Amino acid sequence: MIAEALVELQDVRVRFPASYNWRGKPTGYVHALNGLDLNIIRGETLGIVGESGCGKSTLAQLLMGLQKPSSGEIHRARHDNSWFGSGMQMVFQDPQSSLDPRLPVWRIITEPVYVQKHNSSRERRELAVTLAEQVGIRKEYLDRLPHEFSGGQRQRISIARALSSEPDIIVLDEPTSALDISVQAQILNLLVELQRQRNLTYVLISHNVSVVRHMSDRVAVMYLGQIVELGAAEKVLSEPQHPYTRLLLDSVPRAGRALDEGIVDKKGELPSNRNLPMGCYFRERCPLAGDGCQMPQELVCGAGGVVARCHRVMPERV
Ligand SMILES: Nc1ncnc2c1ncn2[C@@H]1O[C@H](COP(=O)(O)OP(=O)(O)OP(=O)(O)O)[C@@H](O)[C@H]1O
Repeated sequence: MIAEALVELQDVRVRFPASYNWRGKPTGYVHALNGLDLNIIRGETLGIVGESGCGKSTLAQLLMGLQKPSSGEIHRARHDNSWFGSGMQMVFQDPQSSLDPRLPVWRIITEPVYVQKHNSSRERRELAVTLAEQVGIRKEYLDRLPHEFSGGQRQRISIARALSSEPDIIVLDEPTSALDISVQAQILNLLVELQRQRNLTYVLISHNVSVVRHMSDRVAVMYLGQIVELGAAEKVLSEPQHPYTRLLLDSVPRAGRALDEGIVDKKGELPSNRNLPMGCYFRERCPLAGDGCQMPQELVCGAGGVVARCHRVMPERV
């Protein structure tokens, strides 16, 4: 395992039963992740992009310990695969539905740490006050219920809750897409500032190129449950190596537009993940498809240390 890697995934596959015979035995599967190799490095923000259905949420659940791999290996710096011991927390897209509406905010913020340590109410309150200050929620508001806050404030509460158990990694699942444009930047800046202060590690799932560019150190591009390109964010987003990444970025005519909005118009739907394509998974939609694409593709290291799953990538000379 690489020294500073907090999590390392090796050839991880996840499939879900999709049809059953009369005895209740699965006869077909949805192949959500299909051989994922990935490590997450302490202190980085790793952006995950790809079309709807490519497996981003399944990857998030796997990291959180909420989903088991069907095959492959996950190595963690913390040797506990349960969700509360895995050193992971998550900030969800919609703070409205991810906060318990019946609990006062101080209880919500300290819930993860209470589950782990069963600390007293006084200790929980003290921790809630500290965390609320760090995310910009006034301590006088800690007895209020979630519906008494605005969307941006609720997302601040979600972030405080994620911080409470001092996780190794926080998975940010579209953390600003449900918020007004005016507060999106404030939440992103808060996340950046907290990361700087606490050396946090983020896995950022987003359809928004500007958000990914603003936040990420590395970007992983997913297609049909595989990583097709991975490398430094500025390289992947400005000089993409894989034809799929190029198509994704080309279909974003202006900043702020969702990454995959245009690609379906141009190239049709993602192929079915019930019957995975032979050879390169992207072949049917690839403008450069030709000889050599009938074979399954390996990740090749190209310019600037970016790896891409395409035989056309020119290997980097050392
Ligand atoms: N519990 C499940 N049972 C059956 N199929 C599932 C399950 N969870 C996910 N899938 C399927 O696995 C594939 C990957 O889904 P996933 O939610 O990980 O994609 P995604 O990239 O997060 O999509 P989105 O951006 O729309 O959230 C999809 O085809 C989805 O229908």
